[in-house]
Amino acid sequence: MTATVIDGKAFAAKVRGQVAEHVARLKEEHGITPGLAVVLVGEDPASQVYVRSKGKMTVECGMNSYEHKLPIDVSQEELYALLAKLNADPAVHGILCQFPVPAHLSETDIVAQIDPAKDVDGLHVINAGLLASGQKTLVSCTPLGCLMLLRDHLGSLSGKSAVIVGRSNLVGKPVAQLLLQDSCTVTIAHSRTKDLADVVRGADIVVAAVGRPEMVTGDWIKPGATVIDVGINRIDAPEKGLKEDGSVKTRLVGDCDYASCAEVAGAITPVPGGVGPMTIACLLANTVTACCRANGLAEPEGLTV
Ligand SMILES: Nc1nc(=O)c2c([nH]1)NC[C@@H]1CN(c3ccc(C(=O)N[C@@H](CCC(=O)O)C(=O)O)cc3)C=[N+]21
Repeated sequence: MTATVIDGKAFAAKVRGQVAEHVARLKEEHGITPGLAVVLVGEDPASQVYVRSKGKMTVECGMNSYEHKLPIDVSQEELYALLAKLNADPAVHGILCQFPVPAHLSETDIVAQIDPAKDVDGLHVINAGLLASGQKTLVSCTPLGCLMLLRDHLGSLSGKSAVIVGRSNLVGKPVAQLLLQDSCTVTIAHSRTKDLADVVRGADIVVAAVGRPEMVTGDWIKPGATVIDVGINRIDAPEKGLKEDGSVKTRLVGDCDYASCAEVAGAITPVPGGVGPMTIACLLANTVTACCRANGLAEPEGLTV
C-alpha cells in the first residue's frame, strides 16, 4: 500500500484564498484592513526567510504587514516598549515575535507582554487556558493547521485514537486539546514514554512533533493510519554535493521517515509541503479572526475552530 499524500501546500493556498476573501469584504463593508505586526530580534538567516515569507503572504491577502527588526542585543525594556506600542495600536490586530530569541530574552515573558486578543500565535497563557477549557480563543497556528488537514482528510475525527509524539507548549499540548475537543481518544507520548513504538502502533492518527529527524519509522505505524508530520529538520545531504562556499548542502526532513511511513500509512503529510505552509496560512487566518473580534464583527467561518 502507498499512502495518500496530504498536500498541505495546496490546502494552505486555499485557506489563504478564503482569508483574502474575508479581507476584501472587511474593506468593502467596513473600511477595515487587518494588520499583522511581526517582530524579529537579530539576524538569524532562517528566521529572516520565514519573516519575509510571512510578510509577503500577509500583503498578498490584502492585509497590512508591519515588520519590526530589532538588533540582537536589544534590551528587554526596549522590546517590551515596542510590544506595548503595538498592543495599543488600533491598526495592529495581530502581533507575533519570531522565535527563537537571543538567550538574554525569555520567550515566555515576551508572550506575556502581548495582548491576548492580538496573540495570533495562541501562546499567551490566557489563550492556552481558554483552549484547555474548551472556550473561544486564538489557537496556535501549527496545531490549527494540523486540525484543518485532519478534518479535511478524515471528516469526523470522533472516536479515533490519536497519538501525539511530543509534549511542547507550541505544538504537542495544543494539538492534544484540539483532538480531544473533536472527540478523539488522545495519548501524548514523549521521550520518556515506555514502548513508544507500540504506543504509536495503536494510533489511527499520529502527530509527530518531537524535532528529531526521521525518528518515527514505518514499523511504528498501524496500516492505514493518518500521519501528520510537524517536524522541520534541516540535515546534511552530502549526496547533493557542496554549496559555493564549500559547505555541505542540506535538505529538509520531518520527524517521520517518509519513505517507510508512506508504505504503511493510509495518508501522510510530506516535508516540505505539508504542515509548514499551513502554519503561515493559519497565522493569516488568526489575524483576520482577531481583527473581526476587535471590531465586534462576525468571525470568518471555516478559519477558526
Ligand atoms: N513566534 C513564532 N511563531 C511561529 O509559528 C514560528 C516561530 N516563531 N519560529 C519558527 C517556527 C517555524 N515556523 C515555520 C513556518 C512555516 C514553515 C514552512 O512554510 N515550511 C515550508 C518549507 C520552508 C523551507 O523550505 O525552508 C514547508 O514545510 O513546506 C516552516 C516553519 C514557524 N515558526
